[in-house]
Amino acid sequence: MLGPSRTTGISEHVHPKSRPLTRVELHVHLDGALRAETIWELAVAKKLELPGKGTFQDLQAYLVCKKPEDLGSFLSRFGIILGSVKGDLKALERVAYEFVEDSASAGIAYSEARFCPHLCIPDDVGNSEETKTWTWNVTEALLKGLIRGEKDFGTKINLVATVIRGFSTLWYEETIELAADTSFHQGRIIAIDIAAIASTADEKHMLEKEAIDIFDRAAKLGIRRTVHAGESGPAAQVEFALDTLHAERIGHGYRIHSDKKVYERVRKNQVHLECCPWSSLLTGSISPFEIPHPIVKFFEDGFNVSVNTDDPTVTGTNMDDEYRLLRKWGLCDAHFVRGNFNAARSSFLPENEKKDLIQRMGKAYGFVV
Ligand SMILES: O=c1[nH]cnc2c1ncn2[C@@H]1O[C@H](CO)[C@@H](O)[C@H]1O
Repeated sequence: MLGPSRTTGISEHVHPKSRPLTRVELHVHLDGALRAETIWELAVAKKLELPGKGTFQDLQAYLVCKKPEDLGSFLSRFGIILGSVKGDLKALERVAYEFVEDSASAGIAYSEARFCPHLCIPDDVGNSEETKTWTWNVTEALLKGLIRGEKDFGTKINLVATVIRGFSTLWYEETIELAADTSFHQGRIIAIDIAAIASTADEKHMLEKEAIDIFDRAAKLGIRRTVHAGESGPAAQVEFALDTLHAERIGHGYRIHSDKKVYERVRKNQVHLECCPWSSLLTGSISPFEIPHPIVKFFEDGFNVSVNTDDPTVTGTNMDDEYRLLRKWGLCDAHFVRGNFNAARSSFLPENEKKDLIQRMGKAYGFVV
């Protein structure tokens, strides 16, 4: 509550200097986590076409999804979001820096944030030489912001380079090359992923040969892999991700709840599920009338599962809101602590850094070890 309490007159407005960094987030899209204020400022400066009457309130109302839609329409907001930063290296550095600040104020110690390099380059970039230079440049700008943010706020963020279902082979290959260029990114691109844009929301695009080839190559090169599956598509897509795309973690995965065999396989093998409560409802992946929600079942049945925000700009939530929703569904602090340690041990950090992270989290929680 802001300001003095009406009943006691005692101020209830708390100003913690810094929040203990006890949380780990493995499924958040950096471009889905821009502040509405920043998008507004950038869009106005660039004279981009704005929704409604062009006011900040209209923009915010447009960006935040308020009731269940489908994945395609949920993702349609990314047009304006990305339009505000595309090809603008200063803006990309800025939003990465702000993302670290927001993560730190949500108590995040470590996060693996997704971005699609090719969605961050200008629309009119033509030949492949230019594309490549641009993708490296936009990545460098994001890394600058993340590293500066880490120094100021203490939260470490690595990147997951995401390819988009339905994109060209050339763009897939450039993403792998970028991820493999460790001397450039200094280990900061920690994995690859496959996600969607509004027009490729249907997971059947993962079956395309280009997508299969790129994950094959990643596995051979030792590049770590997480895959969006079982969100808009059925449980079979999760099996496909595990068997054919060599997925080590699954983004979302809720729909395994409708297939006993896949459900049991994921549980038994402790495949990490990166779950996003609000997003699961707003993308229409799970009906609000589905009780218990699969995420609750995952926690109850001993899955290796974590809690994530996915796209705070579009869901209008932060990690506290996600926990609030889960509490309404019957989960409690012990589940959230478990989720954070699940995320830490399932992160793609090198073993020594992972051990260090787990120890720091333990201390931040106040565990005596
Ligand atoms: O929930 C989701 N499912 C699939 N794709 C998504 C989701 N949220 C965001 N993106 C896509 O991932 C890209 C890189 O971050 C975003 O630009 C968006 O198109």
